[in-house]
Amino acid sequence: MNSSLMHPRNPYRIPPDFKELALKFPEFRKHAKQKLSGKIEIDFKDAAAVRALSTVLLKRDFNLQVELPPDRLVPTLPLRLNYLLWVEDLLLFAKPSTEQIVRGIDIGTGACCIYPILAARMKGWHFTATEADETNHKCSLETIERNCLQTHVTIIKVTAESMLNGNIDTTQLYDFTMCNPPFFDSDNFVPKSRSDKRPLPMCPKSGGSASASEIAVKGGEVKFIEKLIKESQEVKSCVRLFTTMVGHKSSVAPIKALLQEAGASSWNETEFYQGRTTRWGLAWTFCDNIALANLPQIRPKNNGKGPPPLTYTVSRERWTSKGDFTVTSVLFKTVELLICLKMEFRKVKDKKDKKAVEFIARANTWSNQRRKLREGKRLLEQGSDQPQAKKAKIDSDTHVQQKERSFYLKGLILVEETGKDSISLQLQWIEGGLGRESMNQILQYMKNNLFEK
Ligand SMILES: C[S@@+](CC[C@H](N)C(=O)[O-])C[C@H]1O[C@@H](n2cnc3c(N)ncnc32)[C@H](O)[C@@H]1O
Repeated sequence: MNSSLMHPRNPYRIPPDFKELALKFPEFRKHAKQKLSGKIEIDFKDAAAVRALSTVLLKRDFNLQVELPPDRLVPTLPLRLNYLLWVEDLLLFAKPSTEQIVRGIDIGTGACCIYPILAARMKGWHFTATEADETNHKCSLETIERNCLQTHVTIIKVTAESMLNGNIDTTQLYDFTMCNPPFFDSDNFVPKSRSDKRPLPMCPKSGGSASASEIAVKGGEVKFIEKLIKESQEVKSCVRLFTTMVGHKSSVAPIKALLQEAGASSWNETEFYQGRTTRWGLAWTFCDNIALANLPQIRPKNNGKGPPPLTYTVSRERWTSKGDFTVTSVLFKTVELLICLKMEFRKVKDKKDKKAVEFIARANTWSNQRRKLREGKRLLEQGSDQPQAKKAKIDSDTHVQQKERSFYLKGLILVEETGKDSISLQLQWIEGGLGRESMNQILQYMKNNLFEK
């Protein structure tokens, strides 16, 4: 799974640690299996396991309580976030409307109105969400109540024949619409199994438990989106941007032709990568002052691989005076140094010979770092007799996402045993700051201080 191709702000670029989830959540533990290598995995073809994963991640990372019905599509979070973050990029590019509140429309919101709840929690956006399926409508209403999001999200029951027309308040100005349409053509789609263990054919990545009407429609996604484009023309005066996800690459060209025909003033396309699944995103507008074609592609550079990490090798010989030569002690010292720089942490890997933490800097604290280091050390030493490193709360439960809106730099530190007498320290840039240059500065700071008492 190549998670580095995800949107740069997608928190699941660093995959969740299944062992940690299994230890913390019994409802997830029952689906976790240990491989011979010791690695904890789940069966992604088992809808119940995928459902448990989405549910616990929503709880742990977004403080969202969700109950997904067994016979409905399971929303996987990496893809949903890739789409939402792209919409956010579009809004930044298109400049916000004069209104203070961001207002979106989600067409076909599904069983837990996944886009509205994530966007309301993460960004404070307001949503009108439509749903044609009775069960999904009811479950989405319950989700909103359970999470007290009534001020931000309104769910409305609509007919499967309508897209926008008649469903939205046309006296209101909306910033965008979203839609994850049924991808398949119902004429060529015969669901064979609805059991949790035997996923539907042709749709293994849906988590396998979707109802036919959620994922298939007459004429397939191109027909569905054609209707959406037609109706977008009719409400163009009250919506600035229209967007949709597309499930098949072959649908992108015919849909773009339809946009041209409909007189859209500009449009843009992107790809959403998550694991082994690729989806596409299309955005269009009828506003002449938004040139979507000029939107820069916000994708990880270097074919998604990002810049290579910076590596520094710590030798047993140099470490002698510092006690145990273990991955744990090198990581603790590293974290202690980063605490002096007022960084925040999230543990992402925790094996005996390999440990990693993601760090977030809210500001550039490493320029003039010699002076700051002295101050930081003094602060750390005040009022506690615990070893400094133990105070480093490498807390995997930190709701990093909730604070994510204002950060200066994000990176990853990987500490790994590379031989009997060597441990490597790798610094990977994720986002922000001066890119690799910031990582260079931080590594230099570590080299200067790692061996100090
Ligand atoms: C592929 S599912 C997407 C669900 C959810 N948005 C997600 O991403 O997980 C499509 C949803 O659209 C609903 N739907 C189909 N036609 C619709 C229409 N015309 N208006 C509103 N909802 C519709 C289906 O019932 C289904 O819940």
